[in-house]
Amino acid sequence: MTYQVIIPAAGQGKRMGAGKNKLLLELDGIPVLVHTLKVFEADKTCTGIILAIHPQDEAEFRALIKKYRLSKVIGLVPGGKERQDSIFNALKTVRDDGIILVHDAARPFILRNHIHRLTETAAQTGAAIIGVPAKDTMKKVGNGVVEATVERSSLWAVQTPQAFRVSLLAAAYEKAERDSFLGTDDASLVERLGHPVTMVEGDYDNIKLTTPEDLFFAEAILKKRQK
Ligand SMILES: Nc1ccn([C@@H]2O[C@H](COP(=O)(O)OP(=O)(O)OP(=O)(O)O)[C@@H](O)[C@H]2O)c(=O)n1
Ligand SMILES: C[C@](O)(CO)[C@H](O)COP(=O)(O)O
Repeated sequence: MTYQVIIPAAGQGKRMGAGKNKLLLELDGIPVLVHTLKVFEADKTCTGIILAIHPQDEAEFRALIKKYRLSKVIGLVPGGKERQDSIFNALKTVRDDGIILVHDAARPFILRNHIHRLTETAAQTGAAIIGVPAKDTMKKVGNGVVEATVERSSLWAVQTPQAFRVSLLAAAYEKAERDSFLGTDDASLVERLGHPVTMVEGDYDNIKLTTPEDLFFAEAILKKRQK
């Protein structure tokens, strides 16, 4: 199943605190952004990458695309204030009604076989996301006090990519804009249309580089994969 992918890369990396976009930090001598783009560049079923970027990063990102010969990057669009705004800007440039993936540039460890399971599922159901079952005991807390122990067996930690039929995701984004709804992932917008979203089990290595300690985990994952 072929697909296009939107990669939001227009964040500031405030929680990483690197003084620049965290996607320019290097893992094994290669910027995080390039690690992520290379996964899709190498995937024969990926037909195009649309990158949402912050204007201040444009020159550096364009230079990386050239240096690493990332020929599948077919569009660079300006990012917005929130992740959701960046993705909406990119989505507006997609013309055909095939399968579209949304994948955080800050998740460089996505595996190709998981992408394929996701796109196959989305082709059948319209919407599929990747995630992993919660490992810890989960509690609901209010004002620092435990209100309830939440049944863990039904809880999953959600990652990207998330895959959708283009027309479905476009309808979800348009409704979110009309309702001024801001979600923390793309599926939450589709859920608001009442469309079922299928969960595909991924793996715990597909971390998002968010805070400085994630860089240590990332080095460890890279080493494990190089063995
Ligand atoms: N306005 C924004 C905000 C985020 N992102 C992207 O969305 C992904 C997930 O966001 P997150 O990890 O929160 O990244 P940042 O926004 O950069 O981090 P922070 O919230 O710490 O500033 C990242 O690839 C980031 O570049 C984006 O394209 N546009
Ligand atoms: C979409 C996401 O990757 C799901 O885990 C994540 O929610 C995006 O960024 P956040 O700012 O850390 O919520």
